[in-house]
Amino acid sequence: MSSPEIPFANYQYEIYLRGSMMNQRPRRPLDWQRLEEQAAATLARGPWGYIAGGAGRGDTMRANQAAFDRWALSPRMLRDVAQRSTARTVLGTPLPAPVLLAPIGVQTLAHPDGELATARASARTGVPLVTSSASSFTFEEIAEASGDTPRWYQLYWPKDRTIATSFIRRAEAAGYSALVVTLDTWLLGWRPMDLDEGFLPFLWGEGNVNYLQDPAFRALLAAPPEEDMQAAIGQFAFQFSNPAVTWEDLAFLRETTELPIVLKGILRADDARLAAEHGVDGVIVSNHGGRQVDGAIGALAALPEVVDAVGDRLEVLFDSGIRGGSDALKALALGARAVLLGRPYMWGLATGGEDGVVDVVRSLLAELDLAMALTGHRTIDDVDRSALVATP
Ligand SMILES: Cc1cc2nc3c(=O)[nH]c(=O)nc-3n(C[C@H](O)[C@H](O)[C@H](O)COP(=O)(O)O)c2cc1C
Ligand SMILES: O=C(O)C(=O)c1ccccc1
Repeated sequence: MSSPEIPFANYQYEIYLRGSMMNQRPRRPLDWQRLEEQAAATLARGPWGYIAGGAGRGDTMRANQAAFDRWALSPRMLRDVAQRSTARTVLGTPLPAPVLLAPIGVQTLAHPDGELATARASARTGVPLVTSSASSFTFEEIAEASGDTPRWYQLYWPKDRTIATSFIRRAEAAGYSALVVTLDTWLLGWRPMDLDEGFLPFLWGEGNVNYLQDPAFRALLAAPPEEDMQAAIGQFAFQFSNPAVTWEDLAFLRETTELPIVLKGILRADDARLAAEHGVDGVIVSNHGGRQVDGAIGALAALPEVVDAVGDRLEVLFDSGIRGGSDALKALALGARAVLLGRPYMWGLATGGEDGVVDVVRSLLAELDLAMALTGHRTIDDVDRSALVATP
């Protein structure tokens, strides 16, 4: 088990103590709504719209929030919660809490230190990050910065299999311990905020570094990127995604790596069963934070049926809409093995770099510990659907 620099239980008392004894207030709002407002004020229009924005009219983003409102926690009393633990093993990796940082590309949009800051925050908190294929630093550099904390790698499956294999080998060599394959973003969703700004951050400059120095990618180019950048970028844009992939192609990944494989973007029981039949180790119930299909089901609304269909065969993780400890607890109560935090840590990054991400992560873990305790649970494994009631 990685040991976090800072224990998160009693975090709130540390904050009160510092405030009352030393007159030191937190440097940034701990309320995520206000943190988001501060990030909005910090970031330029293009990056803000890209990170905050959703697809279409934003219906799916709203559905993600509404899905949490349909469940309420139903606290139990007098259950001795003096000794507690939020620890849980996820895909064979012991973690301080069932929480990871969701793969988010091109993080230099939020802060110049980008993924390196996030990775250092991961090292300090023991909460793993999932490094995106479209990272603004190479996944080797990010691995290095994340220290001893476990880390996972997210693959945007390229067209050319030699590049896919090269990425997977690089991830294995850099110590990534699971392969997350994103299924919902072969094509970018219709994102009006980005379209209004003409903002596509990952073509020139950001998000392509993993390609430009990859030996398998370079072998496909007539001239190296240093000599013909335009052609290299064209090839990157062509290679980046492969919308023709089907379930049959998963055999290639299964044969290519021993790492646990997690499919990200599952929203239905039948797809979850197909995932199980194709020998993957986990799925992430997710609608990509409402950035892909507007009008799609709120992610939490899809979680119970996926857990019922495959929960005994593989690990079901969850993201899209987690905005605090109670949200995490609700998803865990519905059977998620772990949850991934998305946009909120980008608000920490935008407003405070590495420290900002640490603050957001510590807050989430502290709030989760409290929500667990105050609803009458000593461990995450004690939490099940009996912790919830449907709201009228
Ligand atoms: C700015 C941004 C970039 C993202 N980039 C990736 C990515 O590179 N790969 C990926 O699988 N998901 C990506 N996602 C989706 C997240 O992993 C996650 O599914 C989503 O943020 C969850 O929704 P939430 O942030 O509203 O909780 C991105 C999300 C955002 C906001
Ligand atoms: O913007 C996104 O949601 C995303 O997943 C992505 C896609 C391509 C490059 C970087 C991030």
